[in-house]
Amino acid sequence: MTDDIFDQMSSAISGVALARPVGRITQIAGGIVSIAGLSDAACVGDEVRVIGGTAGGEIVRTSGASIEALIDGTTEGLGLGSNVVLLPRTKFAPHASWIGRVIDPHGKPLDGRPLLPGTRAQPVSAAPPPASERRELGPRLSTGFAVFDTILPIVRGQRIGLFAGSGVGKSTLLSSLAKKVEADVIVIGLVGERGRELREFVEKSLGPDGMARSIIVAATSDRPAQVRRRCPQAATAVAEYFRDQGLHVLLLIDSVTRFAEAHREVAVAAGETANLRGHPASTPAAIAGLCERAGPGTENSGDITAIYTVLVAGSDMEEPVADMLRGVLDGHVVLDRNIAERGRYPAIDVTRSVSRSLPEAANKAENALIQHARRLLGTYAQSELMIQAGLYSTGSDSKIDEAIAAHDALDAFISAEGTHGVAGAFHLLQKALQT
Ligand SMILES: Nc1ncnc2c1ncn2[C@@H]1O[C@H](COP(=O)(O)OP(=O)(O)OP(=O)(O)O)[C@@H](O)[C@H]1O
Repeated sequence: MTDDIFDQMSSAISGVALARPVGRITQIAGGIVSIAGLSDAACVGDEVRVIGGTAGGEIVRTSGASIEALIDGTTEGLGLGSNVVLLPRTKFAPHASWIGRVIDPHGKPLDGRPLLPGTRAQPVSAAPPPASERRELGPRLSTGFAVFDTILPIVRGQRIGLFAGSGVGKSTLLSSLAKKVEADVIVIGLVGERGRELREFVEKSLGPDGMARSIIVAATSDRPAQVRRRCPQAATAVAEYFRDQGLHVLLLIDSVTRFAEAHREVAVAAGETANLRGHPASTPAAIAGLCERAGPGTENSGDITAIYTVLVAGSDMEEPVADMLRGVLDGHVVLDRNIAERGRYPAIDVTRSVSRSLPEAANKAENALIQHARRLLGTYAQSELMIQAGLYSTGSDSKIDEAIAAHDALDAFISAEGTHGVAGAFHLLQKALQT
């Protein structure tokens, strides 16, 4: 955190390569070009650029004397024999001065202002801390949302999924969490958003207050698949940098679905087949590898608390990416379109959401309140159609009567926001249950 600007400058200058290997294009097939003459120097994941043109690409396969690169954009204008230069490996070195900035997955600024890298390169695809050395999940965090402070607690080092269809309030909820959750630094990875959406998120949803403690790593939808795939990995590397400084980082990734789609594009170009419910066989490992890097740190480091969003069409939780992700996380929160349509935000369907930090994260009395609230919400949800259709007559079932009586108060409780803290939120829940 204390690098001198001169250290940063000399480190940046020392990374400049004076000589670069050059190869020649030998084949062009779809978006893939084969290049001869670079196989001794190049590794999978390295980048190349066509000399005299604008096309670049990432090496996705090496075979014998040839390497194959997935080209960014179009191969139009490329020909056999064109010279291709192997670019020096990008040094991705996060730094405290990146806070408040919007960067791309290679650590380059996207907000039009100069940005210096730090002095310590961070691997973009790092291994997670050894499981045996990791601490346990930490204490409950104050989130600014009554429902997350009680029924669906988020604890330090927890990794949760936010499952939502399009337009049900995911971005709004993420930006509120970025502004309100107790954390030292917020790192937000935005994959595949449109340029306009990125700007709106930074300027309107997050605003200057949210940006003051955030770093946004973004790869908009027009960026090549390999850059979009790198985006959440780079955001995680930034979070790891701050975790290793002993800080508590909140990492928000929007969305794992777009990460999985970008991974599929790259993997299929590299020769895999997408035969695992529409995804290549490497997708579950890619998702698990990404999410495992967040979580509690080791003895001398901080923690990464992470929220990953997943796009689910028609609230289909069996959809492949949702299914793969649920298995590796410590909880999931479902946003429901019907709830959003009746105007209750955040549109969390508590009955289908789970925080695996319970029951440890709450005491006995608090767990009893949570179970009571869940029972009432569950009973109401099961009978909702009947109640709405006017087919239920009061007095027929005391449990349904109780659920109907508490419904409006619980609904208001779920949308309550504020600075009540965890104790205050439980007090609100108790009041809602006494209605
Ligand atoms: N807390 C809120 N209070 C009031 N309205 C809200 C709230 N959250 C979301 N909305 C409404 O829902 C709309 C969509 O919200 P948002 O952009 O957050 O959804 P999204 O799921 O991120 O959408 P997309 O999938 O298109 O990115 C907003 O324009 C707003 O009208």
